Amino acid sequence: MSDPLLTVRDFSVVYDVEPPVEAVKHVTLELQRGEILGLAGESGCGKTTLAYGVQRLLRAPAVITSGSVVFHDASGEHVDLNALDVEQMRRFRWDKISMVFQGAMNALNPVTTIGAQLDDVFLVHRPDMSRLERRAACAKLLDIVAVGRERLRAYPHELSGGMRQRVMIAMALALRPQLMVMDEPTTALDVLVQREILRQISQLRHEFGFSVIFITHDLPLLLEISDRIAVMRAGEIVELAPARQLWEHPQHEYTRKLLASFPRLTGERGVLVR
Ligand SMILES: Nc1ncnc2c1ncn2[C@@H]1O[C@H](COP(=O)(O)OP(=O)(O)OP(=O)(O)O)[C@@H](O)[C@H]1O
Repeated sequence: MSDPLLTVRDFSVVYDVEPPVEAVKHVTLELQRGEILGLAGESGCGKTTLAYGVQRLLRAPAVITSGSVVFHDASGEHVDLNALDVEQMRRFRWDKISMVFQGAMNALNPVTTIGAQLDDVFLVHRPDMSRLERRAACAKLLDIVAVGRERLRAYPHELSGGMRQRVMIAMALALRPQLMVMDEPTTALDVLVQREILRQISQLRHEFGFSVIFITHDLPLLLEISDRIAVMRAGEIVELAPARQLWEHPQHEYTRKLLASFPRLTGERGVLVR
């Protein structure tokens, strides 16, 4: 049954430079609640512009030239994101949508414990929580992402890259968003750690019911984690299909080309994490 979280219609973004770059062209898609949607396509095809654009995270020279983005809130309200002012959008983003950036683990403050950094998220966005409630919530978050509450007092340099990235995921989870946008979240990590983290993201979305937009160049990885995959080329979505269908019966010639460019895919397929 269809239960959309985000409806994107005829969405276009132009970088107003000379000559102008039509980075996203008339994209229409519906993201389902609890779904992991992979955005695939070669560098420069517009994945990041699309994912940032729907959250209105783009700055000049980017201009949204057409389209609408409607967020179907769990409360039953339908929010037209284009109609929100800057402050409303900022609050909305923190509460409902969170982001994990590539290399986010390096964004942790090196001189503050990870517990204190998690605590800050609640301090700023949930001012009504008591100190004890915040501490309990931070400990629970570290347990959820399998870093473990005993690391609350650890400094970032005392953790491995994979653990630091898990801490970033914990931060992104903190306010229980309905949508998580992940931009190459595991690219800097080795393959085994990557797999572990992906498996966990997949489990967590079942547990918490959030949707994920997952951006990466790594199509084999997307095939493992995504429910559906949107293949982008030159600003357009050329194919959008369930992961397995896309792999077994790619419809668009570009999808076939993209699949063929990953030798890993011609061998035995990795273990499905879904
Ligand atoms: N600030 C900018 N000014 C002008 N053009 C830009 C700007 N940012 C991005 N572009 C152009 O917009 C197009 C889409 O870029 P975008 O970063 O969205 O692609 P991408 O698929 O996410 O690429 P990558 O995987 O390399 O991050 C590209 O042609 C890029 O050169």
